[in-house]
Amino acid sequence: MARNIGSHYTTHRVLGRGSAGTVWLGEGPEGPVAVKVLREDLAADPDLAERFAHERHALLGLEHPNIVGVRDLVIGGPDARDIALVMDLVRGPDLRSHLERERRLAPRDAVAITADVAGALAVAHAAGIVHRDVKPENILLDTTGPGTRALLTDFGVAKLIDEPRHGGKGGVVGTPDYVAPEIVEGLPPRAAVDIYALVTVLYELLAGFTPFGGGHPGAVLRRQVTEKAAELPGIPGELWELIQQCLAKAPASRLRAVELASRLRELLPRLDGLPPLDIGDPDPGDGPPRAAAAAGADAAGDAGEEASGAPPRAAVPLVRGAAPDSERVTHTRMRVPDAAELAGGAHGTARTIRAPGQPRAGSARHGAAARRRRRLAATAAAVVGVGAVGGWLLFSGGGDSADGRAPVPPAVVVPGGERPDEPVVP
Ligand SMILES: Nc1ncnc2c1ncn2[C@@H]1O[C@H](COP(=O)(O)OP(=O)(O)OP(=O)(O)O)[C@@H](O)[C@H]1O
Repeated sequence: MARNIGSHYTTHRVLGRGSAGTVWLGEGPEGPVAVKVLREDLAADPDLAERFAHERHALLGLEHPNIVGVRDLVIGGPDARDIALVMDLVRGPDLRSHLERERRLAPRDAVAITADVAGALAVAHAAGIVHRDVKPENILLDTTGPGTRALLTDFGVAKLIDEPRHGGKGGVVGTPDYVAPEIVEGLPPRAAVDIYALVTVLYELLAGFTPFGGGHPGAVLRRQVTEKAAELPGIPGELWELIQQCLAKAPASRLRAVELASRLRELLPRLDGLPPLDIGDPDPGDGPPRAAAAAGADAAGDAGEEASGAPPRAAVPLVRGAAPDSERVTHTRMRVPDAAELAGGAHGTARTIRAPGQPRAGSARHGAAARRRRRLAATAAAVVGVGAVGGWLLFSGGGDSADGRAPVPPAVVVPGGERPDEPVVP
């Protein structure tokens, strides 16, 4: 049933749901639009409406062919409780769905998508905006033109919503597989966190799994800080060098977005015709074919879940009561671990890669059958390691910082004085 949003827009049917609300196909004065209507319980928070209004300029100001433009912000509605973002309608799937269908992308396609998003980040960073939640779910693919165009969406929205719920106190906010190590260590998020997340996405597009994912979110965060990404068999040397540089633990060692975009574009012609990397397929019956990593990491993670009584890998909603479309871990909020906590436990649990011809080890992220097998295979050492991580996790709904550290606030425009490509979040 059609519904009015403000006086200019009508929504018709649901395009999808995220943790913060529902995205509708809508109609505005200039044609079709996508309308993200925030969940009622979020919109009921008067502070939130104020913060959205305050960030209106930043939300509406970004214009780039690889950014999903926010056209309008509607606060009000019939019962004065709607908050809706009116966006450009993107005709095509999000990158997560595309990857789930394809398993792995050919290097050229993966690099072209990443270059598009790096171009979007270059513009945002130059405007002093850090995205802070770059992941396949937030990259939409416009498939209507001659080639696929990737567009980055959701600038700063998750952080605007998440911050106040916790009274301004915070910790790690983000999606564990893509969270840069400096965030886990409690440093303020600068532009380099987006580079880290984006190149994690690139790795995932090539491999079918993220470099440090698998198992309990706490184990994933620990690997972000302590582990080195495993080289992908058959990856062109120049591409691997670039990935390594952008996954550097030290943010200053990573490329800036504008450099990353141009280096990736330079690589494109040399990747023409290369097939997806031959890294192996999941065992039959593993559920959606996504990845083929060796069992080590997941066995460790799942064993830790079981032994520590921690929740299994599943959606960790941004806010209580969220009902996203998928069961992927999305937003997680947790206390920043202290140095001693980071130093101990789960080393050596990062995925090892199965080279072509080696026996299959199981799917990285999906499939109850595979999870059960990995649990049986888990080692006692992994139980101890990952179990230690669970202690410092605090999930949504109760995430105030236990150690009283400074909050991790939302992305905002920097008033000036910083390097243009390295905005800070004050
Ligand atoms: N501008 C848009 N045009 C077309 N479809 C969109 C647009 N924005 C979002 N969608 C679709 O709506 C769905 C939900 O998007 P939303 O941004 O709410 O959630 P998400 O990013 O998948 O998850 P989360 O918010 O939990 O991180 C996605 O499947 C996406 O493909």
